[in-house]
Amino acid sequence: MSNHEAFTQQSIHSAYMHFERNQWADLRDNVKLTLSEDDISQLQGINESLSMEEVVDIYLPLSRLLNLYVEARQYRHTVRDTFLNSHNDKVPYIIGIAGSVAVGKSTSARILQALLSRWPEHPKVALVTTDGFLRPNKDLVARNLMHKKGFPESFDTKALIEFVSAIKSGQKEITAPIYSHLTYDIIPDKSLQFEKPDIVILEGLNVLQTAGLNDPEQSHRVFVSDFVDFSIFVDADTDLLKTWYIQRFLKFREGAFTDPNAYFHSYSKMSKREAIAIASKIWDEINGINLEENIRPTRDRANLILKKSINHQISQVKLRK
Ligand SMILES: Nc1ncnc2c1ncn2[C@@H]1O[C@H](COP(=O)(O)OP(=O)(O)O)[C@@H](O)[C@H]1O
Ligand SMILES: CC(C)(COP(=O)(O)O)[C@@H](O)C(=O)NCCC(=O)O
Repeated sequence: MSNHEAFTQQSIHSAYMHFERNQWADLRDNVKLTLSEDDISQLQGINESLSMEEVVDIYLPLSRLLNLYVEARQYRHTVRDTFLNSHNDKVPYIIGIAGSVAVGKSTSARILQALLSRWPEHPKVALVTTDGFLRPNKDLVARNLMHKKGFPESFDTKALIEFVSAIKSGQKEITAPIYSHLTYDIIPDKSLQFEKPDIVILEGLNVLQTAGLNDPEQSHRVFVSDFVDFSIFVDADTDLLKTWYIQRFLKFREGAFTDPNAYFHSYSKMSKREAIAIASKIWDEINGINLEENIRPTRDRANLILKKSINHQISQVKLRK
């Protein structure tokens, strides 16, 4: 069945076009879409478990689609400038990536950063994670929110909105705070800086959220997503997400064995079985609840949904019509 036939057979009532993995992979029909040895080693450096088949089948077509969207946006600006008879600097195109804790947002974001920066039309691709806008642990403690890290109220959403708004207003030098999974806190006295990127990839749990409206401090009339040009939600079934969370927890724990400053150092002193029990409890009491209450409800606002199955393989792609 051709891709065109596949679309026309789909429900006209759905807001999305659905692609099975092989249908999506077929959309990579462009000569530019090959990987050099350098690309492969760069991508393998992102994540040793990442398969190149995944990059070729899923992320290359996705980078082609995003390139077309960015070009279309750049063209629209040229049209506006022609009308105004003026020249205005390009503002960065913002791609948002949302999804559960441990679904692979930051891995997907880094793959897209590597692939999108190969296109001559937009070589400067910056990557920002919204974790940097979590309140520092001392503020979370003061607000009794340490058990709510990742929930809407644990972020300084006002600062995040000001940040994306500054990017879109064409501000030249941009800075953002940085979160460390190693210290489990915002890194003091350090910030991410970038200058006039062509694309900003903004990755985080809360990219599509309009929540937090019950909290007067968080009641905004504008949302982060108002500044996002194209949004992607990475999804997977909850049992897989829990497994990936526990696996990542064990990886952080292994990395912390020799580093007494690592937040996970105390977990390295207990048995693997105890560590699994703790990770499972953190998932059930924090991240799993956050997923159901605040993250998955934002899925259907995304322009594109990537559904993962076992081993992080993307099995289905949905693109908003
Ligand atoms: N495409 C992938 N292939 C293999 N492993 C992956 C892939 N994406 C993520 N992972 C693994 O899943 C875990 C969570 O990924 P991560 O990118 O840290 O998620 P998030 O940023 O959504 O919390 C990590 O252990 C990471 O190595
Ligand atoms: C920092 C986070 C909120 C965001 O996670 P990410 O999606 O970036 O992996 C999360 O990793 C987290 O620390 N959640 C709180 C509970 C816990 O896992 O310790």
